[in-house]
Amino acid sequence: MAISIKEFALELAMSNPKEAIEKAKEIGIAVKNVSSEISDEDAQKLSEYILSGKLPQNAKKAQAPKEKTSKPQSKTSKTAKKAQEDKTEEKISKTPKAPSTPKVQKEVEEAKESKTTKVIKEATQELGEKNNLEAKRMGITIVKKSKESIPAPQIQEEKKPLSTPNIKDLFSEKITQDDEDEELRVKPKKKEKPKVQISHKQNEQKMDFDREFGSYEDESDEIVLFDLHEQEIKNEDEENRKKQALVDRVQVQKRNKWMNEGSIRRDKKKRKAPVVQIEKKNAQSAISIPEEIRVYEFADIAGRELRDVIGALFKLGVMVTKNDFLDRDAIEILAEEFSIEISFQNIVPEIEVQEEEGLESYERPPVVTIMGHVDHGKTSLLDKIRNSRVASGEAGGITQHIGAYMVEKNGKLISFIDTPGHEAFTEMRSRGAQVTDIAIIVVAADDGVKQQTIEALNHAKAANVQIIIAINKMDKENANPDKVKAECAELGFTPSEWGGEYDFIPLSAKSGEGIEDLLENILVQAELMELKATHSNKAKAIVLEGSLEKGRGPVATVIVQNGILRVGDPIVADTAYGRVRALLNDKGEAVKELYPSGVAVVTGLSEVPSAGATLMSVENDSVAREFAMQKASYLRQKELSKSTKVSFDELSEMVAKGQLKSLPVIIKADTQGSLEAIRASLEKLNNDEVAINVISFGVGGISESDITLASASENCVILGFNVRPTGSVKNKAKELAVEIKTYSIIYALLDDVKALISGMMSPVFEEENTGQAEVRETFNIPKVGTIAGCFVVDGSIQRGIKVRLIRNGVVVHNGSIASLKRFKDDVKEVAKGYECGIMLENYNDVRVGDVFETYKEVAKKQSL
Ligand SMILES: Nc1nc2c(ncn2[C@@H]2O[C@H](COP(=O)(O)OP(=O)(O)OP(=O)(O)O)[C@@H](O)[C@H]2O)c(=O)[nH]1
Repeated sequence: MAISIKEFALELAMSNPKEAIEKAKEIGIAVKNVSSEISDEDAQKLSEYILSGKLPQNAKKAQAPKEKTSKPQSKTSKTAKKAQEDKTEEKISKTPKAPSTPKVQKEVEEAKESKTTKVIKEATQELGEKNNLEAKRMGITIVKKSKESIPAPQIQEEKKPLSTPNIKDLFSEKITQDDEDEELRVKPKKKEKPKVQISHKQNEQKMDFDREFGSYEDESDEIVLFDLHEQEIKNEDEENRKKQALVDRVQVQKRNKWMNEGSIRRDKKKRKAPVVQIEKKNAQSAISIPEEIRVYEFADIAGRELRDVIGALFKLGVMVTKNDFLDRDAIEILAEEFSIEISFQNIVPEIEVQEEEGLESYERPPVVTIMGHVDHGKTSLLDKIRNSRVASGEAGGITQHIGAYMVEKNGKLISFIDTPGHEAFTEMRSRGAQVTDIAIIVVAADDGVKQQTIEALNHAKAANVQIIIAINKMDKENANPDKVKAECAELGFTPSEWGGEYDFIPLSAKSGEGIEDLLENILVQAELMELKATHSNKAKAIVLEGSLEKGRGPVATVIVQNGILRVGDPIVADTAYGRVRALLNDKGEAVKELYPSGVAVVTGLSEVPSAGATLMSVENDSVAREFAMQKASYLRQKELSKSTKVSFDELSEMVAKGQLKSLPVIIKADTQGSLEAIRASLEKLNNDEVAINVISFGVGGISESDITLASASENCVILGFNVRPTGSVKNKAKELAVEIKTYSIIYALLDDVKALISGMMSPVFEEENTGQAEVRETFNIPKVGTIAGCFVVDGSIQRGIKVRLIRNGVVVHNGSIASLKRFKDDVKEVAKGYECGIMLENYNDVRVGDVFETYKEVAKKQSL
């Protein structure tokens, strides 16, 4: 069989068949052109020569032009040597590293020539098994890129002739013929074997990435790499682009109006809202606040940072938390600190009942309060008015005292609040309950304006009520109304006859003179004031007094401010709620309804409301109960917050007291009465050494919050009177190691507390006599001192013990025993009836007849 050079070159994967011609000529095979055929034998020789670079022994060195062959020779020189070594030591088929080099080299050359940037070649065209294996190992060859890129068709052109023989076919027959020389056996097969079409599967097989790269190490100019780098870069770029696109999209979405309705906008709003608020509120220099306000509420209203408010108070020695309530002092301090003008709102914020609109207003009677200095005749005046007006018209006279009453004058009613003294008046006002329309300031004509007169005038003025000055005790000889007028005028309360705006009514509570004038004046003033109220079904009244009466339960004297209060109405006043069971007027009569400015005693409440509380009639019982519960929890919280508040002053006081020990207690009792009794008794137990600090108290069972509070205060004890902790509370107390003591007898409670604080008091050191010894003899030993020969007459004498030296019943020395001996032996103790030698410490004036009295100091606990 013969094979053409062209076919041979193809088989050998030689891109240029002319090279095969040259090679053939070099070994003496005569070939003219690519179509020239060579025998199998020659083909074998030629391929061996081309692949190994070794001339066959019988080959004649052809006269090849030097120029043409020099290059390939030099290029292959290195690999040729290697191939020789390989051949001698190993089978080429096993180590086809060397033969691969020329091929790759050529490809590189070609790639360079064609200025390709990247050439991917599949080593598919093989002459035999060896080359096939080589191709398998080569896989994809990526030549290091240059700047220019190879045109796509070129790659195809190069690829086209490269066909991959089927490995199976290549090995099927020849391998079995001779195991020793695979190389030789493969070649004949090549000729027989037609080119095998590249199959996808075969391609995959050749993509062998486990190839060895070591053989390329020393061929730096022929670097063959898997140039995946560009792809990676591309991927990274791609990823970055994608990421950027995503970011852009998110940004766009954020700006998107539609998206603003989503969570992004809420989030944004949340963050920005307080800033806007603060900026807006910072401008506020005057605020109106309720008297009961928490720290954070104040900060919010004042537009100040919470930390600034807490910090301002801290600097002034008051430690508060944000939930603590601020007292008036603290509020005033803060007002000054932040230069804010503060006005206090009327507060009864818990009960906000919508008033019916469009209701007609009706004239209502004036409500009068009488104030004045002590002994100027307030009570006498009130009594006189009541007696004269009520007794005169009613059989049976005054039935009862209910704290307020109504009198009739010229067919019109006047309500008097029978709580004389400005204290009650101010107490009401401090609770935001302004019930008074007219204040009568009583000034004794014989005494003139006094301290409480001035206070009363100021309070009345501050309350913006109409003021009438009653000059009382006009029946007295030394009555000097002008002096009263002059003194009042000096204070700015100028009488109307002097050009001022205040009416001065001279009268006598004793004789009754002038009282009619006063009543008439009240009516005139009321008319001028145009006092009106609606007759709404939702009444609003103010509690003037509250008490617990036998057989009637909690009762409250109320004065209606607006609306009509009727029997059966569901009502609520602070934490008290219920239904109006009965309305009793100042004459003791049961009435069915109470109009504005009307006064009556209300029964039916669940508990006694406090003075100044607002009593409201509401839609139904459940609303009433709900309001009461809300108020109760509010008060509980307030009390708790107040109790946890500690001021620096208090702390420094404790420090100043040095040895002072404090017993923090929480008192819980079943009733207000017992609670107050216990508190008062405990306060009396306070002394210089131990302070009982009631940190919290209240009516009702011991709660978990009581336990928490107690655990937060060192050594705190919870004292319960007629209350018992429930299971969970008990468990919590156990858990937090809080001591709960419960009692059903107040004295038992007090005794226990006494015992407790007795233990806390500094012990008292008392002397306890331990023995007596009479001096029978004395011995003066030079340089040692006087030794007294004694006889123990009582107890025993110990060495080192304290001793008094008594001479003729008088203590002449106080010291201690330095030496105690029995017959020259030092002993620790000598008992009664024995003799001993005693030497005192630093004292030698001991005489016969003196008595040693030994004693020791014993610490004893103090008790109250
Ligand atoms: N002569 C005379 N004595 C009067 C008159 N009004 C009151 N008194 C007497 O003055 C004293 C004090 O009268 P009160 O009515 O208790 O005076 P008050 O202002 O209510 O006194 P306090 O309740 O203590 O603040 C009593 O002894 C009265 O008898 C009066 O018009 N003339």
